[in-house]
Amino acid sequence: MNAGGRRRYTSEQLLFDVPANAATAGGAGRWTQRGGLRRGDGEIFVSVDPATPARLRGGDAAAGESPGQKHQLSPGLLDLHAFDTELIPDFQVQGMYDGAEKFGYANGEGFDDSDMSFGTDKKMSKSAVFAESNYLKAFPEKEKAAPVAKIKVVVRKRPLNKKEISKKEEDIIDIEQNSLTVHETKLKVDLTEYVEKHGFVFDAVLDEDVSNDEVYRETVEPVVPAIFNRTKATCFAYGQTGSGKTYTMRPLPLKASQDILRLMHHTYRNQGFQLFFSFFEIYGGKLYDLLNERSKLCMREDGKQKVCIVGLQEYRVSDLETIKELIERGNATRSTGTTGANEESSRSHAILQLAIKRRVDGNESKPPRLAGKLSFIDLAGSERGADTNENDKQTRLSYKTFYVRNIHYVFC
Ligand SMILES: Nc1ncnc2c1ncn2[C@@H]1O[C@H](COP(=O)(O)OP(=O)(O)OP(=O)(O)O)[C@@H](O)[C@H]1O
Repeated sequence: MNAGGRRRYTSEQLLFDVPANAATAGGAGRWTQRGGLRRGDGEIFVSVDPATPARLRGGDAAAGESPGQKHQLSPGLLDLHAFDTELIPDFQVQGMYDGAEKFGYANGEGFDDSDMSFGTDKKMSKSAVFAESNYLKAFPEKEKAAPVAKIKVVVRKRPLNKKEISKKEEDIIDIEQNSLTVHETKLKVDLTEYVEKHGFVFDAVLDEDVSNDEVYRETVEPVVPAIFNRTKATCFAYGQTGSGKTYTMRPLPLKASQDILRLMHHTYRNQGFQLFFSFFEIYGGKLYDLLNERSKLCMREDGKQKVCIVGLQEYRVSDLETIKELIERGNATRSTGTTGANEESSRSHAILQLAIKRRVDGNESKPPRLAGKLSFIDLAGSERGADTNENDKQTRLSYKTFYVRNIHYVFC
């Protein structure tokens, strides 16, 4: 880690070996405890398997890697390579505000999810609580044809919590537009203190006073229109236990659903789009359906190397109130525990999926085909040994990274 230098982690640099719109990265470099920081070495890495990180394609100069050096992602349970994922086009989103024929579904060119082994669709008919007029609210101009980056890395800083304030810990992170500076206190050999500054640049950096609405606008909102156009997008948060991942992720699916429903009922009205909802967790290496009494699921790979989640219940949804209920039900079922840094710590990885499907030629007898998908992943908290207490032992995950305690990353 270059003291005083700035490292930029942007969509440009994060074009690593993870399929479009699904990526993880995180970590922090060589922090020393001071205020909100923890002591320990660390590195920026990109990995879907936290225990076996792969570095950024951009290379780590400190580790003697060249920028072009390619890094392998180790296969893991959440190996997103295995998903058949379309790239979000860098160019203008095609088909937005165009007629249905532009999608090519009539010619059978749409996403084919026929080999995705989801469970039986369960219709949950509920009277819509949100008036049609709400859906018909015009979408902002910027959503009509906004170019969307393949990967966007956003950092959110949370305020110091009561415990940190009571211990008179200092806030050592300064934020300026899309960059942040960490002030690391070090000791010279004669034991006098000095401060080393570490600068980092991201696609966006959100300060502690930023609302969840603003987080949504910065991260998920721009990709919502693209999922109507053969795109699978993933948003997830990554960071140390207690850094605010769940706080950040929880409101996003409902906000996205609201926009999706609005698009379905307005822009794509009468075009046969349907919204499906599913929610499962990965806990201790096993999969559980959070909407079906935590029944055990199997993740399998089919002959085309596509990942199938066998037995996962998908619910067709058409109103926000139902989606809200499903989200609450899933969250309530999710495995939690207590860590030294967070009383209610997520102990599992939770994956919430909003799938857009469409009937081919309006044919009711054929199952609808996948048009696009938006996934939200709230990763389980990771902690240093020092953050682990007795309660953690059953549940803790073996992450080998170190973090600034009150910042985390959101990827979209
Ligand atoms: N931006 C924020 N503003 C105010 N409070 C926050 C913010 N972020 C997090 N918090 C609070 O900090 C605590 C820890 O947050 P949260 O549970 O989201 O962390 P986490 O990263 O998901 O932890 P874990 O990985 O252990 O599940 C919660 O009480 C939450 O309300």
